[in-house]
Amino acid sequence: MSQNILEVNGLKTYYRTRLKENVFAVDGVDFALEDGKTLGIAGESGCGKSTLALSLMGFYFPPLHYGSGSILIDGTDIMKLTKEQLRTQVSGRETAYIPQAAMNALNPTLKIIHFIEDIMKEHRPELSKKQVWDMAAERFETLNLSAKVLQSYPNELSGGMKQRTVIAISTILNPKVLIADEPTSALDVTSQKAVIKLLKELLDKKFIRSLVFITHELPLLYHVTDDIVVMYAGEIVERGTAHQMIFDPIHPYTKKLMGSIIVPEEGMKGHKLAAIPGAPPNLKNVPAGCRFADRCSYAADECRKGKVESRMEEGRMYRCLFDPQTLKEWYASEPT
Ligand SMILES: Nc1ncnc2c1ncn2[C@@H]1O[C@H](COP(=O)(O)OP(=O)(O)OP(=O)(O)O)[C@@H](O)[C@H]1O
Repeated sequence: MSQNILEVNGLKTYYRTRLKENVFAVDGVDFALEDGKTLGIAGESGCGKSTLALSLMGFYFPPLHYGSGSILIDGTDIMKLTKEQLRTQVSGRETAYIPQAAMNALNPTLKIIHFIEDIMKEHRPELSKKQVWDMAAERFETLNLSAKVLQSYPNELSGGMKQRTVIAISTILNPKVLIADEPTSALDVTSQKAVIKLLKELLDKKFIRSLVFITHELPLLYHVTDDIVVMYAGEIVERGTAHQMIFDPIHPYTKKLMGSIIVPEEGMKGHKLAAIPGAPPNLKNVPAGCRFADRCSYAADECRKGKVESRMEEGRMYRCLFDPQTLKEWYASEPT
């Protein structure tokens, strides 16, 4: 049996606002990622994807707070480590995190090699400047990013090249898990493809072992990840293989998310552009029952009565009171 490289159990994290209100952005999340596999996390804006990504790194700075639950990286619960252990032993080595818009956060006054030197000073202090350069040049060439990039300033690079550079820098220590938050958003289609190709190369060349790819565009994940979880209002509402989630969704929210495709993809003809009416609930005060009920065409009174627990169906997890067969019959009877 393959071992889980990442395992998250009952994770709850929240923001404490200046008005002393709590925003329950990650509210009891469980999932596992097998060694060598890739996982997509999809959902609309505000569903808690970025907070989950940040939480997985184990760093909590106000206003974000840890509530409860465990995060196991290759069997070690990182929530039991000190901040110093997280910084020196986990961050960059075990897990690497590329936040949204990371490419715009590079200090424009520093050459690219400087960012790699900084990482090596912390993690490989025994290496000389020349050794760091050689190592970085070899890595960049292997990834089809010219070594010349190392001598460039961030603003001399195109958006797509900057993003690929950020990914190459973040993975220089060969982390076990790379967590990339919207790594292709704000890029043109050609640059998006180049970023996805780079991520696949990192996996193929074993520079990373597993990938967590976060996006609000569910269909994009079909080309990138083995499995997908869909988040809604701080919870995972469905989990399955990429193929199941995209072509055979169970949860009405996953179904709606597929109907809100922006760019029709090959093999997915027939889906129309349609925003999901309404908005996710306020995470300061989530509804007692199904969090999607107010936007769900199939919601019944019982959906609003109490917490909807997750259920399993042939290895797939979903969080809905209705059984998959009934839901699929309803979907089939809807006009396309
Ligand atoms: N610093 C903060 N303080 C208080 N609430 C926050 C803070 N950052 C995010 N939130 C809230 O936490 C919830 C989850 O936000 P999060 O950014 O994780 O969602 P998301 O799915 O990643 O959306 P997006 O793709 O737009 O970033 C939202 O209700 C958001 O308003």
